[in-house]
Amino acid sequence: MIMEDNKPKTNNFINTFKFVWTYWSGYRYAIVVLLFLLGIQTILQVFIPILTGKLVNSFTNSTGNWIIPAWICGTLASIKLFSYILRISTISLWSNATMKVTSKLVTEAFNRVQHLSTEWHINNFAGSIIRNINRGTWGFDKFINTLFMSIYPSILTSIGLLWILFRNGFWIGIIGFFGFIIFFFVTNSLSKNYLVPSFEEVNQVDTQMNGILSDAIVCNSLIKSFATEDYENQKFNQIVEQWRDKNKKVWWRMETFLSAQSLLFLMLETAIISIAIWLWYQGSRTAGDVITILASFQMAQGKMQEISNSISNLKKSITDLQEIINLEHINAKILDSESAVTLEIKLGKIAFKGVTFGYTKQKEPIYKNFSVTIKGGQKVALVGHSGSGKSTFIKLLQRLYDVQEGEITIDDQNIRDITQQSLRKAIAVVPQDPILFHRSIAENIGYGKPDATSAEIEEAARKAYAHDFIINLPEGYDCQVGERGVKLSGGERQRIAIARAFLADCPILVLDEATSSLDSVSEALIQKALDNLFIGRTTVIIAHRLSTIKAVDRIFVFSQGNIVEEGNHETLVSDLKSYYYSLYSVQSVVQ
Ligand SMILES: Nc1ncnc2c1ncn2[C@@H]1O[C@H](COP(=O)(O)OP(=O)(O)OP(=O)(O)O)[C@@H](O)[C@H]1O
Repeated sequence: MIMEDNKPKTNNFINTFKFVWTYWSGYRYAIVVLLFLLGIQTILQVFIPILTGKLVNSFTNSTGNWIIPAWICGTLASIKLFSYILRISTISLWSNATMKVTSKLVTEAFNRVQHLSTEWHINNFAGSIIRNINRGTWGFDKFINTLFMSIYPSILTSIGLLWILFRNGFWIGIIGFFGFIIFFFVTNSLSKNYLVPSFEEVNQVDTQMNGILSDAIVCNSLIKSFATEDYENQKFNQIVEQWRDKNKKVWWRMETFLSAQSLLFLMLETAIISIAIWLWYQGSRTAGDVITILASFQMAQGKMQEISNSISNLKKSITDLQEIINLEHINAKILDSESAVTLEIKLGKIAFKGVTFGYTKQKEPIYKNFSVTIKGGQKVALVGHSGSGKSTFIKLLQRLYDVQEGEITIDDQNIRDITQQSLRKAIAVVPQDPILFHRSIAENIGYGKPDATSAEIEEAARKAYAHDFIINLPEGYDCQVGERGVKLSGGERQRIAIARAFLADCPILVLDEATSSLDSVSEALIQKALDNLFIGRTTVIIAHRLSTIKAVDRIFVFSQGNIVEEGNHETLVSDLKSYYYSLYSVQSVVQ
């Protein structure tokens, strides 16, 4: 069953917290210890303005007595030192847990992306996917750090400081309290309605920009061959301009936001200082009390600023996390049924029974009520003009897409009822343009059999006539092949893929123009090796060059998703009116 649900979900704080908590819930104890340590630091901090006020009073009240000021200074220094030690312990505990949790997030996102459908991968830029995962990882880190390491201690400290303000005068406390409430309200609503939309716009353009960037880098050889560097630069510049404009908007909005905050603080500060000075003038407060009020307010102002910045960071991290959370909701997966079992192959018989299939957004299905049976061990070829549905046949057989009607069976087992892993492990595919990992040649050949020994890898390479070219490479089997195998020629890549298929030793073999990049001498040699490989396996060959399939048992001629002709080479070519004959004669003339 393929389920597509790509509607982006809007992420608010609750959704994001729930998501983040699924990763953090295993670290409850670490969080409790962290909150406790931060609590102690906070309480210690609240004493600083009180002690500062007492210090001033000790200077003004007792002349010549140095013991009290020295005690207060010593206590202040000890508080700061102890807070510092606590902070170091907290950070080391926290960073340890954060790294573990973040690694889990990245690993799971990677795993999820790998299991999303072929269709989803086709419809998304690789660069954009990578960017979204990276951004989500930063957002994840930022979200939890902001919440626990910044907002929590700042709120605790602010409460403590408000308490000091109240102790020093009811009206001072009231102004501080309501001032901070107004400050939060304004900050939050500005942040939500003014900053966040611009963060989202930047992220959207940023994702697009990375998609275009990676597309251009991957297709660099194409750009070079058409000398279209300027065109690509222009295209990229357009998106960079959008990105710049959006970032400028964010910068401008941030500035306005900060200015609004500063203005509010200025008004609050003026009110509180005025009351404090008035109380001192009335003689109801000492100079030390005024200093305590001012220091508490200054400190509280710093904390408020921190909370407000943290709220913006929190909103930004919620935006950054959006795509990685959405990844969880995208059900673009072909799922194993709950009762799926391992495929058991005895003969390797393949049957398409009344299959109807069309790609998403295709007006007409390619296959309509399509049926065909390939006997176990048979060697068949699919031919037909481009776009007639040959590769789709293979994709359906591998269950990269689910059929809309009908069923596909292997040895009478519906492929929907067996595990995808066992299905795909039973089919070795040698594609026309094999994809290799940027790893060593040995690793690439051994990919089909992870526990293969060096001797087995070499034997497979020999069978695929790849050994000779491999040992001539600078590092032989250890040679790195470059991204997607770019350091090898097309023919060399094909031979590596054939060696991989030899090693995988699957009961079903699919060759998609697997020798098209080889010269005729290599092709003739490999053909012999392939003939050995075919023995005892059901083999499906997609071929454009009909000369390569003369020896197959059956040939299916495809046209618009239908098999319009069927037979072996001799019978098909003997019918002078057949489509196959026309294809064959055109190719014979050309050759
Ligand atoms: N992922 C896809 N999404 C939408 N349409 C697709 C997709 N893949 C293939 N098609 C369309 O389906 C039709 C059959 O494609 P298919 O690749 O099976 O043809 P083919 O016979 O293998 O062609 P060729 O010989 O050129 O490889 C084509 O019209 C193609 O454009």
